[in-house]
Amino acid sequence: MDAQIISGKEISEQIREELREKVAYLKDRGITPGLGVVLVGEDPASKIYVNNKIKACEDLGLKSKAVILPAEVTEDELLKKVDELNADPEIHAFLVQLPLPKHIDENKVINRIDPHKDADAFHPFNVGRMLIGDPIFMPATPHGIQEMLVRSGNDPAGKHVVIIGRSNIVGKPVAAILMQKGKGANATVTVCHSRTSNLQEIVKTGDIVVAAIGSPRFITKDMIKEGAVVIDVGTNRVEDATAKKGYRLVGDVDFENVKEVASAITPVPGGVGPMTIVMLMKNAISAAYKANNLEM
Ligand SMILES: Nc1nc(=O)c2c([nH]1)NC[C@@H]1CN(c3ccc(C(=O)N[C@@H](CCC(=O)O)C(=O)O)cc3)C=[N+]21
Ligand SMILES: [Mg+2]
Repeated sequence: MDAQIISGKEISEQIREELREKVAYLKDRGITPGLGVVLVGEDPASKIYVNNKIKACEDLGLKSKAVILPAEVTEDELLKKVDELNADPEIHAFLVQLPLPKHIDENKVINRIDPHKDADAFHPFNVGRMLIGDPIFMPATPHGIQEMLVRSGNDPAGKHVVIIGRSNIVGKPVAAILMQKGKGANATVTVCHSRTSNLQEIVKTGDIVVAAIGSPRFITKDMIKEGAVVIDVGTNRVEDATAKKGYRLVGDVDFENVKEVASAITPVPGGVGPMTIVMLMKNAISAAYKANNLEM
């Protein structure tokens, strides 16, 4: 039997409806939550993501501020923009889209963001708060994955979650969040990566598999245990002459074949991507609540 398709599009729309009430509550008090988005350079994928974030702000009635800088911008100039956003009372939270050009030190930029305005929760202060289970903000993609699991009836409690990928923005925080004591967590977590021996065998023991490798269709049917839940974090653009834009978006999972053995699976597009956007909106709204000493 084919797997349940976990629609990030539908679940994210449900969360958007919940967030509308949170925004209305603020607007009744004369507060408009504001999100800043800094984009450096012309990477076409980054532009799409940034546009999706701005559109989501418009849809929810948030003020958005896009700061677009040329690829040649100096690190000092970028840090100055970060300082300006830190000081801007209308911007409750903001992010600097990654990756940044090579001549800019990403860690230096992330460290400059006011942790209370850190929409991505990438600042070491927020990474630490998340790790000890006392977060101010949750990182959007990992938090979106947790919401998808819970809201689709696939609670990770007691399950073996196998994560492939150890990045600071997906693999590591997904592991931290799902192993946490508490609702929507309590999983047993294994993290695999490019240096893992017997990767195939380990993945096959996963009740829940989170693929965050960055390699198109890396996870194949033979690697997945019958009945496993598969979360695909990949957004790989592959050339496709028959597609309108000349490329197609494919995940890290061989979706068409894996769905024959999985009990549930997320699609790409329409899976983790829209969840990332909506959890980011949640962070911006929650920042506006906190800045005004209100309980969300
Ligand atoms: N500071 C920072 N924060 C991020 O949150 C961040 C980042 N840098 N760098 C890149 C990754 C990637 N990411 C995505 C956001 C939305 C979609 C998304 O909307 N995807 C749609 C389709 C988009 C398309 O058509 O290309 C979907 O999957 O349905 C995907 C990926 C955020 N990231
Ligand atoms: Mg990785």
